Amino acid sequence: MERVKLAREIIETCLEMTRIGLNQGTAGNVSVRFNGGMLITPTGVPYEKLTTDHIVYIDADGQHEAGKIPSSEWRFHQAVYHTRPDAGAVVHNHAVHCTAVSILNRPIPAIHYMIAAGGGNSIPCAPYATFGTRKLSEYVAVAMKDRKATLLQHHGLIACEENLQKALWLAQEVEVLARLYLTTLAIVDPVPVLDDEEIAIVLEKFKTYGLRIEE
Ligand SMILES: C[C@H](O)[C@@H](O)[C@@H](O)C(=O)COP(=O)(O)O
Ligand SMILES: [Zn+2]
Repeated sequence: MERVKLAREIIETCLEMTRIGLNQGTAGNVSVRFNGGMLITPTGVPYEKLTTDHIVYIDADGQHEAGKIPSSEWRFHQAVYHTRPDAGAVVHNHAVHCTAVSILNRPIPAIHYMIAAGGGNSIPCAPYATFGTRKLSEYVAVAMKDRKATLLQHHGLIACEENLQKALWLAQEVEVLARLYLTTLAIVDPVPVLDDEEIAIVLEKFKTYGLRIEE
């Protein structure tokens, strides 16, 4: 797809992320895999002010085009694309329930079968490291080796999928899981979970289920 069209889709994804309550202010960032590297949101620009010219290209070596400053988190976006060849888009946000679970430094366990949307029986929680650091990107690479989403301790959520629409969908599903987890956790801890055998069945069914979102 051409660059301007992808840049427009990135901006639409950012605006939608805020509109559906997954993000606030200048928190979060969004990227798509492009030309061996990625297109990513700039750092610190409110989403409603974004134009396609603001979107930054970063090549495979991590070099960004002159005159633009990419998201401070470009390293963890790059880490996801390296770790997951299936990832075509990455979204990061500070969704309230995901962030609350990340503050507890817990993974989201298999409290609902939709956990399998993240690729396994949990949504992990990557250890804390300062935002924008190589250390944080290393933690993300480990957490997302066999998952499509991870919490970031004391920070927020990252989700990836084959395209932007699906990545945002997954981020929203994980926020619902986080909310369910916190709601049940208020009553019982540990919260009862589904066993690995059932999650394996759901993972298999998801391979053909409805293709979920049309292109
Ligand atoms: C301090 C930043 O908000 C940090 O939380 C970062 O992870 C973020 O969400 C937005 O940073 P950018 O505007 O640099 O993408
Ligand atoms: Zn952040």
